[in-house]
Amino acid sequence: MGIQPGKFWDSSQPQYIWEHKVIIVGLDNAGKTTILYQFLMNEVVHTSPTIGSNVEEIVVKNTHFLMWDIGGQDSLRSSWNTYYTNTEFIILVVDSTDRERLSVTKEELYRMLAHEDLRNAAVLIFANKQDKKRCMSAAEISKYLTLSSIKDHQWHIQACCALTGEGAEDGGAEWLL
Ligand SMILES: Nc1nc2c(ncn2[C@@H]2O[C@H](COP(=O)(O)OP(=O)(O)OP(=O)(O)O)[C@@H](O)[C@H]2O)c(=O)[nH]1
Ligand SMILES: [Mg+2]
Repeated sequence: MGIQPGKFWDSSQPQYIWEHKVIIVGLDNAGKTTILYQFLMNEVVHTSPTIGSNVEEIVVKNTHFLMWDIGGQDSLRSSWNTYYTNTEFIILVVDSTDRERLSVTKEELYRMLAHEDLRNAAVLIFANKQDKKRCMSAAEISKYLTLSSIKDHQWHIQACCALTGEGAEDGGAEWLL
Protein backbone atom coordinates (compact mmCIF):
# COMPACT_ATOMS: atom_id res chain seq x y z
CA MET A 1 0.00 0.00 0.00
CA GLY A 2 1.46 3.39 -0.98
CA ILE A 3 1.47 6.53 1.10
CA GLN A 4 -1.76 8.41 0.53
CA PRO A 5 -1.73 12.16 -0.03
CA GLY A 6 -1.92 13.93 3.28
CA LYS A 7 -0.19 11.16 5.23
CA PHE A 8 3.47 10.93 6.12
CA TRP A 9 5.62 8.41 7.96
CA ASP A 10 6.93 9.55 11.35
CA SER A 11 10.19 7.63 11.90
CA SER A 12 10.41 8.69 15.57
CA GLN A 13 7.10 7.00 16.37
CA PRO A 14 6.62 4.58 13.48
CA GLN A 15 3.13 5.33 12.26
CA TYR A 16 1.38 7.24 9.53
CA ILE A 17 0.29 10.71 10.61
CA TRP A 18 -2.49 12.62 8.93
CA GLU A 19 -1.42 16.04 7.77
CA HIS A 20 -3.92 18.81 7.02
CA LYS A 21 -3.16 20.97 4.03
CA VAL A 22 -3.47 24.72 4.58
CA ILE A 23 -2.93 27.52 2.05
CA ILE A 24 -2.08 31.00 3.31
CA VAL A 25 -3.28 33.61 0.83
CA GLY A 26 -3.92 37.34 0.75
CA LEU A 27 -2.58 40.40 -0.99
CA ASP A 28 1.10 41.29 -1.03
CA ASN A 29 2.36 42.86 2.21
CA ALA A 30 -0.56 41.43 4.24
CA GLY A 31 1.80 39.54 6.56
CA LYS A 32 1.43 35.92 5.36
CA THR A 33 5.09 34.94 5.59
CA THR A 34 5.43 36.70 8.95
CA ILE A 35 2.48 34.68 10.27
CA LEU A 36 3.88 31.40 8.90
CA TYR A 37 7.19 31.84 10.73
CA GLN A 38 5.47 33.15 13.84
CA PHE A 39 3.59 29.81 13.89
CA LEU A 40 6.77 27.84 13.21
CA MET A 41 9.27 29.52 15.53
CA ASN A 42 7.34 32.05 17.60
CA GLU A 43 9.69 34.63 16.15
CA VAL A 44 9.50 37.52 13.72
CA VAL A 45 11.66 36.86 10.69
CA HIS A 46 12.84 39.44 8.20
CA THR A 47 10.76 38.89 5.06
CA SER A 48 10.98 39.87 1.41
CA PRO A 49 8.04 39.66 -0.97
CA THR A 50 7.42 35.97 -1.62
CA ILE A 51 7.94 34.86 -5.22
CA GLY A 52 6.33 31.43 -5.52
CA SER A 53 5.71 29.92 -2.09
CA ASN A 54 7.14 28.76 1.23
CA VAL A 55 6.00 25.49 2.77
CA GLU A 56 6.45 24.38 6.39
CA GLU A 57 5.10 21.67 8.60
CA ILE A 58 3.50 23.17 11.73
CA VAL A 59 2.33 21.11 14.69
CA VAL A 60 -0.37 22.61 16.92
CA LYS A 61 -1.37 20.46 19.90
CA ASN A 62 -0.26 17.26 18.15
CA THR A 63 -2.15 18.12 14.98
CA HIS A 64 0.04 18.35 11.89
CA PHE A 65 -0.53 21.01 9.26
CA LEU A 66 1.32 21.44 5.97
CA MET A 67 1.16 25.19 5.43
CA TRP A 68 1.73 26.72 2.00
CA ASP A 69 2.42 30.46 2.15
CA ILE A 70 1.81 31.78 -1.35
CA GLY A 71 3.09 35.08 -2.80
CA GLY A 72 0.32 37.68 -3.00
CA GLN A 73 1.56 40.10 -5.65
CA ASP A 74 -0.91 40.86 -8.42
CA SER A 75 1.06 38.90 -11.03
CA LEU A 76 1.17 35.81 -8.78
CA ARG A 77 -2.51 35.63 -7.86
CA SER A 78 -3.55 33.87 -11.06
CA SER A 79 -1.42 30.89 -10.04
CA TRP A 80 -2.94 30.50 -6.53
CA ASN A 81 -5.27 27.87 -8.00
CA THR A 82 -2.34 25.53 -8.67
CA TYR A 83 -2.14 25.06 -4.88
CA TYR A 84 -5.82 24.26 -4.25
CA THR A 85 -5.96 20.45 -4.61
CA ASN A 86 -6.59 18.68 -1.26
CA THR A 87 -6.70 21.97 0.68
CA GLU A 88 -8.66 21.66 3.93
CA PHE A 89 -8.13 25.18 5.23
CA ILE A 90 -7.65 28.57 3.62
CA ILE A 91 -5.97 31.19 5.79
CA LEU A 92 -6.75 34.59 4.28
CA VAL A 93 -4.50 37.30 5.70
CA VAL A 94 -5.71 40.89 5.52
CA ASP A 95 -3.62 44.00 6.25
CA SER A 96 -6.18 45.78 8.44
CA THR A 97 -4.77 49.17 7.48
CA ASP A 98 -5.15 48.56 3.73
CA ARG A 99 -8.61 50.07 3.25
CA GLU A 100 -8.00 50.87 -0.43
CA ARG A 101 -7.47 47.24 -1.41
CA LEU A 102 -10.10 45.53 0.73
CA SER A 103 -12.31 45.33 -2.38
CA VAL A 104 -9.54 43.39 -4.15
CA THR A 105 -9.29 41.01 -1.19
CA LYS A 106 -13.05 40.54 -1.34
CA GLU A 107 -12.91 39.65 -5.05
CA GLU A 108 -10.12 37.15 -4.41
CA LEU A 109 -12.01 35.60 -1.48
CA TYR A 110 -15.19 34.98 -3.45
CA ARG A 111 -13.24 33.73 -6.47
CA MET A 112 -11.60 31.13 -4.20
CA LEU A 113 -14.86 30.11 -2.55
CA ALA A 114 -16.39 29.45 -5.98
CA HIS A 115 -13.52 27.18 -7.02
CA GLU A 116 -14.41 23.51 -7.31
CA ASP A 117 -11.18 22.32 -5.59
CA LEU A 118 -11.95 24.44 -2.49
CA ARG A 119 -15.60 23.47 -2.10
CA ASN A 120 -14.95 21.67 1.22
CA ALA A 121 -12.32 24.07 2.56
CA ALA A 122 -12.91 26.12 5.71
CA VAL A 123 -11.70 29.72 5.82
CA LEU A 124 -9.82 31.45 8.62
CA ILE A 125 -9.47 35.19 8.06
CA PHE A 126 -6.74 37.00 9.95
CA ALA A 127 -7.36 40.74 10.43
CA ASN A 128 -3.61 41.32 10.77
CA LYS A 129 -1.56 44.39 11.87
CA GLN A 130 -3.87 45.23 14.75
CA ASP A 131 -0.92 47.03 16.39
CA LYS A 132 -1.11 49.78 13.77
CA LYS A 133 -2.95 53.03 14.33
CA ARG A 134 -6.27 53.50 12.54
CA CYS A 135 -6.48 49.84 11.55
CA MET A 136 -9.91 48.38 10.81
CA SER A 137 -11.36 46.06 13.43
CA ALA A 138 -12.19 42.44 12.67
CA ALA A 139 -15.89 43.40 12.82
CA GLU A 140 -15.43 46.13 10.19
CA ILE A 141 -13.54 43.78 7.90
CA SER A 142 -16.15 41.06 8.41
CA LYS A 143 -18.91 43.47 7.46
CA TYR A 144 -17.09 44.72 4.37
CA LEU A 145 -16.33 41.17 3.22
CA THR A 146 -19.99 40.21 3.96
CA LEU A 147 -18.77 37.10 5.75
CA SER A 148 -22.18 36.44 7.28
CA SER A 149 -23.45 35.69 3.74
CA ILE A 150 -21.10 32.71 3.44
CA LYS A 151 -23.21 29.63 4.09
CA ASP A 152 -21.39 26.91 2.14
CA HIS A 153 -18.02 27.13 3.88
CA GLN A 154 -17.12 27.25 7.54
CA TRP A 155 -15.39 30.52 8.34
CA HIS A 156 -13.93 32.42 11.27
CA ILE A 157 -12.35 35.87 11.52
CA GLN A 158 -9.63 36.63 14.05
CA ALA A 159 -7.89 39.89 14.87
CA CYS A 160 -4.13 39.40 15.18
CA CYS A 161 -0.71 40.94 15.17
CA ALA A 162 1.88 38.77 13.44
CA LEU A 163 4.73 40.74 15.02
CA THR A 164 3.80 39.70 18.55
CA GLY A 165 1.87 36.57 17.62
CA GLU A 166 -1.13 37.86 19.54
CA GLY A 167 -4.33 36.27 18.20
CA ALA A 168 -2.44 34.10 15.71
CA GLU A 169 -2.06 30.76 17.44
CA ASP A 170 -4.40 31.19 20.42
CA GLY A 171 -7.53 32.46 18.68
CA GLY A 172 -6.60 31.65 15.08
CA ALA A 173 -4.75 28.37 14.65
CA GLU A 174 -6.76 26.79 17.46
CA TRP A 175 -9.86 27.24 15.34
CA LEU A 176 -8.28 24.83 12.84
CA LEU A 177 -8.19 22.00 15.40
N1 LIG B 1 3.11 46.50 12.17
C1 LIG B 1 2.96 45.27 11.68
N2 LIG B 1 3.68 44.87 10.60
C2 LIG B 1 3.52 43.62 10.15
C3 LIG B 1 2.62 42.69 10.76
N3 LIG B 1 2.68 41.53 10.05
C4 LIG B 1 3.56 41.72 9.06
N4 LIG B 1 4.06 42.97 9.11
C5 LIG B 1 5.05 43.56 8.20
O1 LIG B 1 4.46 43.66 6.90
C6 LIG B 1 5.46 43.48 5.89
C7 LIG B 1 5.04 42.40 4.92
O2 LIG B 1 5.00 41.15 5.60
P1 LIG B 1 5.13 39.76 4.83
O3 LIG B 1 4.89 38.69 5.82
O4 LIG B 1 6.39 39.70 4.05
O5 LIG B 1 3.91 39.88 3.80
P2 LIG B 1 3.37 38.80 2.76
O6 LIG B 1 1.90 38.76 2.92
O7 LIG B 1 4.09 37.52 2.94
O8 LIG B 1 3.72 39.48 1.35
P3 LIG B 1 4.00 38.76 -0.08
O9 LIG B 1 4.99 37.67 0.14
O10 LIG B 1 4.53 39.84 -0.97
O11 LIG B 1 2.69 38.25 -0.58
C8 LIG B 1 6.77 43.16 6.63
O12 LIG B 1 7.51 44.36 6.76
C9 LIG B 1 6.28 42.69 8.00
O13 LIG B 1 7.23 42.90 9.03
C10 LIG B 1 1.87 43.14 11.91
O14 LIG B 1 1.06 42.42 12.51
N5 LIG B 1 2.09 44.42 12.31
MG1 LIG C 1 5.34 36.44 1.72
